[in-house]
Amino acid sequence: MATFLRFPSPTTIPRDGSFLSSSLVPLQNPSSHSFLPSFSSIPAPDAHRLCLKAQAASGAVHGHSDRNVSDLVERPWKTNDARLVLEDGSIWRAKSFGASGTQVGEVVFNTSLTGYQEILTDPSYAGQFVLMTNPHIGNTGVNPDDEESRQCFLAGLVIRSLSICTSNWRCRESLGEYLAKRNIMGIYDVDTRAITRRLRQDGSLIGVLSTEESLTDEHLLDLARKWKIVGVDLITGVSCDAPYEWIEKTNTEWEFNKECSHSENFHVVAYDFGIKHNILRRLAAYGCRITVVPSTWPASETLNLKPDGVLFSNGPGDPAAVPYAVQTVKEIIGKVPVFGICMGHQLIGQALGGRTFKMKFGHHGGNHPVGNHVNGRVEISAQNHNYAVDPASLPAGVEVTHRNLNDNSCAGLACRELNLISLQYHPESSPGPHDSDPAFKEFIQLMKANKA
Ligand SMILES: NC(=O)CC[C@H](N)C(=O)O
Repeated sequence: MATFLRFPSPTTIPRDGSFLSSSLVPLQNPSSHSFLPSFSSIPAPDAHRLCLKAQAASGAVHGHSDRNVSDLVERPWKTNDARLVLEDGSIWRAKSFGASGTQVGEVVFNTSLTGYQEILTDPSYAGQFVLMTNPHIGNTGVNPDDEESRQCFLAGLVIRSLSICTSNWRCRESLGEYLAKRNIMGIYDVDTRAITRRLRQDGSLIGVLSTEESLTDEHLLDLARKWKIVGVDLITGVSCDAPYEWIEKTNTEWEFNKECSHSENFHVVAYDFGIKHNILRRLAAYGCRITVVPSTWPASETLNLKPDGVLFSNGPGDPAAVPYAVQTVKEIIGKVPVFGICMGHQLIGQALGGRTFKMKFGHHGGNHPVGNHVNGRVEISAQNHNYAVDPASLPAGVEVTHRNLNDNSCAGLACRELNLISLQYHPESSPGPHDSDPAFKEFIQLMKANKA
């Protein structure tokens, strides 16, 4: 006779708030069965505060248990001790790793098969929970070389299966230890496919991740529904505080592009809106001397440095929420060659008079096909963005040079007159395929032609 396994499905709280009088909703805290708290008794959260509360795990996780088993003796295996409550009212029970506490963020899914450490340290994920669609994560551990920034800025990590061991010659630490030290929450043993299908159907959703048993489902749902990411400046929280020089280039052992010329020596000012280190390493590999400046660095100061070119980096959040950065871009374009990557591309789009908009669930992964209309080739690219430039809003003279072949959205711009190129995706590819690396060479050529 067949044996049926029961998989946990999410419990759901209706959007209309009818749970206040409903007895259908299972309560989080078994000891408070008789009354659901009313909203009036819940303190209003600060809608723009990213981190509600998260402290490194104390290690004593076994005692936190599934509902209905909290009175049992400690188990030798880990039981569900975390909840992910989405703004659509679904509640996903899971096991925690890394830090514990309560954290709110926007859930996005990433389709990269490898490179979780580069993803964890990509500052563009600030304010977001990254759900990895690849079910098996953690098997290569973490190492000192794959960091893309000084810390993890994302809100948390959601995975299907956490590897029980690590096996890689570069591994120095397990993923769980790494996240705990960096105060980042993670959950595993959750149905990531079901959540991804929900995100694809309904679009990105705000969620709250919590290991705190004392907080009710309704309270967490309320937090999710009140929190906003659109219209919030997230760049300020991730940019550097003061200018600095960057010298490290791609390690010769890892250099994949023999065409890199170290003979040129162009000075590039790189705006740090949340810059990934590999952008800097690739520019250095192409022979650039780089001054990295904070997001608020005045355009006049940049122009005083007489750079050969300016790079506008990737960065988190809504490009329409940072008008000061758009203004800086406006004051620089046309004066020196510029290259924009992701957020930088979106800011350039706005500075040219265009509009950016929020996509349904964005592009996050290492396997997005892009049509390069300049050379007629297809590049498999690394992507991470939720916003895009509306090509119809751009003025004459601005060319859409690249399109995402999954949805035909704008993936690259150029304005020959202004010596400007930009990409919506990640030519630095960390992680990701290296197909788009020649974009750095194109920038070098713009600077070369301009100098000549
Ligand atoms: N990687 C990035 O620069 C992301 C840009 C922007 N924050 C977006 O989500 O679209």
